[in-house]
Parts: sequence; structure tokens; C-alpha cells
Amino acid sequence: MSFITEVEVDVTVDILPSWALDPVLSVEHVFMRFGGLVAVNDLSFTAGRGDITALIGPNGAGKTTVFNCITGFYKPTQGMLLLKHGSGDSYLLERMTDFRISAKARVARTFQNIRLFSGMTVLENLLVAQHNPLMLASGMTILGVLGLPGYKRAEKVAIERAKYWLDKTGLYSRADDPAGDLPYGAQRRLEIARAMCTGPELLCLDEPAAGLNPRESAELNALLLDIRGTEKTSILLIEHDMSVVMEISDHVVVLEYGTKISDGTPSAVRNDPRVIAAYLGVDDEEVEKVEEQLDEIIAESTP
Ligand SMILES: Nc1ncnc2c1ncn2[C@@H]1O[C@H](COP(=O)(O)OP(=O)(O)OP(=O)(O)O)[C@@H](O)[C@H]1O
Repeated sequence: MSFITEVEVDVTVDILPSWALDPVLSVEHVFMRFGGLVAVNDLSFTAGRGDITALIGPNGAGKTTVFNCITGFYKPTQGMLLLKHGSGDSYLLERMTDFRISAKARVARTFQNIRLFSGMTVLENLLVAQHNPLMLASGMTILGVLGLPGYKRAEKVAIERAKYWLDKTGLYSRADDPAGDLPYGAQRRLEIARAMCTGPELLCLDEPAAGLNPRESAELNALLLDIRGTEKTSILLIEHDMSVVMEISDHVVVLEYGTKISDGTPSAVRNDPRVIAAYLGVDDEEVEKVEEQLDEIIAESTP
């Protein structure tokens, strides 16, 4: 005869989302105040290594301010921004200058308004982006630039890298044209190529699809997916174009008035009533009503 004793085991396993397991960037309790205005309010989120993370929200939600804190243009009033390289090296971005954030932590960014050297050629724009490794190879001297073999080697590597990104972004045939002569969509791609020439650990793109037509927008999606897939570069993206956000993001963080209101997969965020309410511009008190309406719509459409 055998006795089986039932033992109640409380197995409460917290399943962490994939982006929290190996984050390239951890934003922890960040505040940014401009006088009486709280542009970023106790913001915490993680961006997973190798992920495309989108930061979205209505106009004035604080998205660009978050980018400016990450890239050192602003010092956050409070909070921590931890960037971790795949090698294990980590950097507290809020303690670093913008120059060191791009050179050491290797965070690259593009801007809402294109900022290229429009009088320089497309190729020159990509070589200027690699100024740091070139100057290091020169030993910071004119003699180094003129004679050191290390400099010649570094110059060759810089040209090869520029060619690689010209090819990837479909700009090879325009390499000798002034950047300012390129059509708008091509200038946007050149900005991304320039950022990629710095070999970033994290690529921050501020509204890369702004002003693009649907064909250019689809090309941008393909380029970003390729950067994620082939280069394994982590991307943090501010974007208003929901077709881009929903199609290519692994993870979406939503801000409203500087506060995080949703954080999850694209489909979870898309169906979050708070997000819908924020985008429709309804007040907090109306969120419940929107939720009820959504439930009704879902019930009606379910056979
Ligand atoms: N340097 C500054 N001084 C004062 N207020 C600022 C400054 N920078 C941003 N703000 C304010 O912070 C708030 C958030 O602005 P931010 O540009 O970060 O929003 P956003 O989500 O990027 O908006 P958009 O989608 O329109 O670009 C806004 O109210 C803005 O006016």
C-alpha cells in the first residue's frame, strides 16, 4: 500500500519580458524639469539588446527630451541611464558629456530635422563621422596624418566602411554629390548611414520616417530590419508613423505628458485603452468609457 501526500506548492513565477533580460539601455526613474514644467516624469523602461524599441506618444509627450537625456544634450534633473555593451562594459550616461557618450558609450543619433553637412559630398559626410578613430590613429599630430602607417590603415578602413554603408543605403551612385542635393528620403538614409559609420552600440533615431512617402517608408523599414538583423545593432526609435512602429518594433513604450502610460509588445500597446485614449485626446476620466466602448466593439465583432 502506498500513500501519496499532496503538497501544495506555490509556484509564482514572474516572467520577465525579453527586453528586461538583457537590456542595452536601462532608464531608471528619470525626471527632466524645465522650470515648472515636468517634461519627463519618473520614467523607467528598458530597451533590449538587439531589439527595435519604439518610443511613441502624442506631441509634447517628452520623447525628444528623453533622447536628449540619453545622448547627453540635456542632463536629467534626476534618475539613472545605464548603457551596457555586449562586452559587459557599462556606462552611466547621465554622468557623461555628449562627446563621451558618442565616443565611449557609442550611442549614435539622428535628429528630427535633418542635420547633414549639406555642402560636403555624401562620401565626405560618412568620413567626417569617423573623425574620432582617424584622429586617434594620427596620434593627434600633423606628422601622424601625413606619415604614420597606422593612419593610412585607419583611413582605408574608414573608406571601406563608408562604401559599405553607401551600398546598404542605396547611395553609392550619389557618393560624390553634395549631400544637400539629395532628395529628402535619401538624405534621411544618409543620416542613418552616417550614424552607422560610427559603429554604435545603440542607434537612436528621432522620427526617421517623417516626411517620407509610403515607398520610402517601406525602404526605411527594410533598412532598419537589416541593421537589427545583420549588424545586431540595438535601435531606439521615436516615430509618429504607426505603420513603421507596428511593423518593425519588438517593444513599444508610450509616453503622455512625460509619464509612461504603456509598455509592451506592439499588439499589446495597440490594444491598450490608455494608449487609444491618449491618441484620441480624451481625458483620464473618459478612459473607462473608451474601455467599455472597446469591449462592446470587440463583443459585437466576435461571432
Ligand atoms: N529646452 C526646453 N526648455 C523648456 N521646455 C522644453 C525644452 N525642451 C522641451 N521642452 C518642453 O518639454 C515638453 C516635451 O517636449 P518634447 O520635445 O520632448 O516632446 P515630444 O514628445 O518629442 O514632442 P513632438 O512629438 O512634438 O516632437 C514640451 O512641453 C516642450 O515644450
